Amino acid sequence: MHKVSFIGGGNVAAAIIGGLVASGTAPTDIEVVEINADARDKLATRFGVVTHTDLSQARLHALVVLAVKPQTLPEVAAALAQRLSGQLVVSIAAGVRVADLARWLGGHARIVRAMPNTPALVQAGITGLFAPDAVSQESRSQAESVLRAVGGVVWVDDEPQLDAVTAVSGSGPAYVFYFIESLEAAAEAQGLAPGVARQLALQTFFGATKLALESGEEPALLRQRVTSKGGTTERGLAALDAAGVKQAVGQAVDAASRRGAELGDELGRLA
Ligand SMILES: NC(=O)C1=CN([C@@H]2O[C@H](COP(=O)(O)OP(=O)(O)OC[C@H]3O[C@@H](n4cnc5c(N)ncnc54)[C@H](O)[C@@H]3O)[C@@H](O)[C@H]2O)C=CC1
Ligand SMILES: O=C(O)[C@@H]1CCC=N1
Repeated sequence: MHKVSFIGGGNVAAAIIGGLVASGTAPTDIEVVEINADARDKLATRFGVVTHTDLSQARLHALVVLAVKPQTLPEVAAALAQRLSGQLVVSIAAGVRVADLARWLGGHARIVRAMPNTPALVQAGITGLFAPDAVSQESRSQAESVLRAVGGVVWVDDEPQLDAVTAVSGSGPAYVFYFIESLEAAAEAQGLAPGVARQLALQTFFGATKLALESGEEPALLRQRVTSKGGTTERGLAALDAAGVKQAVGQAVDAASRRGAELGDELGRLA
């Protein structure tokens, strides 16, 4: 496994670092530049990685992961540009396009964009990856191996598809938690005790997903098997249809995807 430098040690960086350490990367082969003292201390205590308060202190390993918020990236990239000497740069920032990042990095060409998600924390993530044609197969494999430490990976051929990935699986855990919260609230509204409601909601999402993954069967077929003619599920699904839940999911993904493109446009206008 490669030595990796992280710029930004928040939520997602911590998840990836956890996966790397769990899959055998030596903590001392990972350095993190993090301006927040609490976040820095947590990473050092939890994983034993090397931490720095400032980019100027970093060694910069062969692979550098940019894990700051998109709005912070122009400033961080400008500082990093002074220090780069051929490293592979992997950006996980939503929306930020390779061409803009390359410009902020002073014309750096070895860039891969990645869109992971927070289930990476429990090594059950899924990451979308994109690299421009000029990026070598070796660099792609290096980037992929880092993200593989925390779950599955998919590659997309066109950069705009990464906005769709962001909207589906990057933001997706939030939609799933929203559905879990809704099912739990509905269970409580039926008079079930809060602890029981939580257990039923969580295990139902987990069990249904595990069943779909392990059986490899069409989700529509699995749904039909739950739906007895004239039974309870049929009524429940009809209520979901009447409420337009399918359309609402489409609208959520569309809105999130458009926000990704918009973020790219907004930040791309910066010098
Ligand atoms: N939260 C999520 O589910 C996902 C987030 N992303 C992307 O990952 C990136 C990070 O997101 P989160 O981890 O959620 O954010 P976060 O806010 O938890 O982490 C960002 C970290 O960067 C640090 N930071 C800010 N300025 C810095 C600087 N100049 N030098 C070093 N560190 C600095 C902050 O103190 C913070 O700890 C974002 O660009 C986001 O678009 C991608 C996929 C999923
Ligand atoms: O909400 C966001 O912008 C980030 C990107 C995907 C998940 N969280």
